[in-house]
Amino acid sequence: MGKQEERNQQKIEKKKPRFLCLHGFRTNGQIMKTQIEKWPPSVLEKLDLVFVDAPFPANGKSDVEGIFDPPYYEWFQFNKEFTEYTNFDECLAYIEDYMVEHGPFDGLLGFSQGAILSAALPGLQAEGVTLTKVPKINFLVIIGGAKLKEPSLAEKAYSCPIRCPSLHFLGETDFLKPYGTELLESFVDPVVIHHPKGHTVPRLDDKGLPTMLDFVERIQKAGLYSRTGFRRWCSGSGEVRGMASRPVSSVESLESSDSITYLSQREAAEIDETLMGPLCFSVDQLMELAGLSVATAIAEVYRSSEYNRVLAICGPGNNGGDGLVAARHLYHFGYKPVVCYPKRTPKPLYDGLVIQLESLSVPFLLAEDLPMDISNDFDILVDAMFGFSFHGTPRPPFDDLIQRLVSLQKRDHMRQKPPVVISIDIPSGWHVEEGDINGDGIKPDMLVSLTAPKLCAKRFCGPHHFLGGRFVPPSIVEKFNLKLPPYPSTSMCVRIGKPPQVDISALRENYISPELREDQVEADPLAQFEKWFADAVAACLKEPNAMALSTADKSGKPSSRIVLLKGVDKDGFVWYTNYESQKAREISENPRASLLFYWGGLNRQVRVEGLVEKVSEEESEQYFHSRPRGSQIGAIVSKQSTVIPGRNILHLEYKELEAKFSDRSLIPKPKHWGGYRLKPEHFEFWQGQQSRLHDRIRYSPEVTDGKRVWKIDRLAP
Ligand SMILES: NC(=O)C1=CN([C@@H]2O[C@H](COP(=O)(O)OP(=O)(O)OC[C@H]3O[C@@H](n4cnc5c(N)ncnc54)[C@H](O)[C@@H]3O)[C@@H](O)[C@H]2O)[C@H](O)CC1
Ligand SMILES: [K+]
Repeated sequence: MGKQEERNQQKIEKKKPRFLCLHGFRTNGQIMKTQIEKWPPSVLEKLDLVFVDAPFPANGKSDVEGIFDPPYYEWFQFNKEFTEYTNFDECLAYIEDYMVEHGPFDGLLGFSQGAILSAALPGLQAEGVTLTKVPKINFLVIIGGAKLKEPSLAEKAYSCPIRCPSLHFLGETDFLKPYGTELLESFVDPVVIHHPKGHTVPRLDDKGLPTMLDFVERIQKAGLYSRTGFRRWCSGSGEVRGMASRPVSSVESLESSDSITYLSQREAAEIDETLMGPLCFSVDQLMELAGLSVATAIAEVYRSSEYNRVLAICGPGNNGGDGLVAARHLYHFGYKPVVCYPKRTPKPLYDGLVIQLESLSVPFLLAEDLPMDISNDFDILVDAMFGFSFHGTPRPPFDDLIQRLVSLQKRDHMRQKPPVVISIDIPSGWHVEEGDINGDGIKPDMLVSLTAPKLCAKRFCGPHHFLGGRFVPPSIVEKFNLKLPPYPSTSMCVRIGKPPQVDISALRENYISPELREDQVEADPLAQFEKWFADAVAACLKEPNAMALSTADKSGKPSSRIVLLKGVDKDGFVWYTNYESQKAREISENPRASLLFYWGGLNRQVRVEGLVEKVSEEESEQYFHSRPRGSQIGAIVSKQSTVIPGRNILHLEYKELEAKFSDRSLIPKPKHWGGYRLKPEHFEFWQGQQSRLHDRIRYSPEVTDGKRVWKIDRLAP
């Protein structure tokens, strides 16, 4: 073994994996510490243990009263069956904040309720439910644990096998033993220490101690390759680089490395040179597209109605230029940008970008004029300080600006929503290839990689990773052997990370719509419908004529489906279908039906209710022959709503008929195909407004002075 290797080996021997220790229900961190400290020094000296109190004061009697002194705390509350929890989200947020503030941690060590949490957290973290701002949990010690039973949490926590090394204590007389045993099934290769005691933190006996020491040795070795291992157990940039150049597969990324190419700093610069050299792109062009991609990615995730105040912090190079361009587009998208651009580059390109922003009255702030606490003044912070040409450590004033972003994210945000941080191409201050080497850099919520992600993006743990810069021609893809995802439709950006978990109950829109007053709407609901329909067409909404048709059979059993409106006039709303379908059968039994148009892009819906009748055979005939021949054949082939053995049968019949009518002869309309017309009796126009105070305008028929007129009412939302 050479001298250097020997030194490394010594370092390996000295390193201590750092565990966050979560105590049991209605106890506290100090109590757990007292119990764990009964373990022999041969174990304790190899571990760095941090004990934290749970967030909620005990909401009832503690089992350790009279044995250990109060105060007592609990992590969350639960029902008798342990299937419903209170304060669970708050508990997760509390743990995450603690780990951000006091971390990084390599593993979790939990007892009882703390063990239940510890065992669930790796799965919840992998699913993006929590701990998105901290490194991956690498090791677990579970004492008297069990599974969470709340179904949606359990699904996320245990649906994938938990691969991190784990040590489980099972007590012979512990009431939780059957549940702790069941928990083992969720782990790949769990190590188990059986002890004769009950629900307690046991001492380590002759059998348990060697198992424990083996486990500690195993995780010490594994720690050398772990994400936190880079930070805690190595010092000096040379060594860190050495470590990082080990196969990247040892550092797990949230994204699959096979599906996308990550660029080294040199490759990124080479691509840039090829674009601007042989391919004759100007930097202005690329910057405009890059900045536009960033603005569209931001708008896709953070709506201007909720996240309006933007601060773009721009650096001296092209990354800063991307920030200036993004700020301009965000302005046009309805955001209120402010720019901090402390080291201006005296080149016409940058001067122009500044003038364009000034012409929009976008304020420029000096770094020293930024408020000390930027969290109150902004909803979005765009980090456009450094891109792929960054090296070394940030120099003033960027060191301080980066630090502000870091400390902002470390603060206690239990009470106030913090601004989100969006990094362009590289989280500023991160090593372009190795990422956040010391673990104390910024942790953006969103990263917009440009052209292709750089190697450091593998370490990005935030919830939103996008790719922008839709300008890479096939020749560059080929030359650099790039694997890039396709961009959807005409979009300037594409999400590349795992989509974040969505809490359905928290999905809500704060609508902003024009005024809709009962004294201003059309007297005739059909005219009002035509006006709104024209708005939907003008807004380029997809299929504005799509409507949900609800029918009911004679017993009143309802059913709904989307059909396409094919005509509307004073006689009613027309659509075509198969007269042998379920809806046709229901209409024949019960002619009452309801139509619903939903134009989400305009925050509008229209309900139309009335009686349905068939249109004339002649009208159906005429419409049938106006349709593309493929649709005409399709209508013959489909015996709508009947069970068929497979899709293939449709193709076979279609091919047969296509051949039969290949001479362009008239395709006869099948007897069972035709139109329906709904004659409206009631209309309701709905428009979303702020704070759920939506508009609802109803039209119902009434007879006044012997004349049939429409009565207009406003309904409560
Ligand atoms: N092809 C593309 O993908 C495109 C990317 N774009 C963006 O351009 C940047 C790369 O731009 P570049 O000007 O080469 O570099 P930077 O923005 O990273 O800034 C370099 C700048 O910063 C100074 N600097 C370097 N290190 C430090 C330090 N430690 N402290 C202080 N200052 C430092 C250096 O002197 C330069 O002045 C890429 O990431 C994309 O964002 C294009 O806009 C479009 C094409
Ligand atoms: K950046």
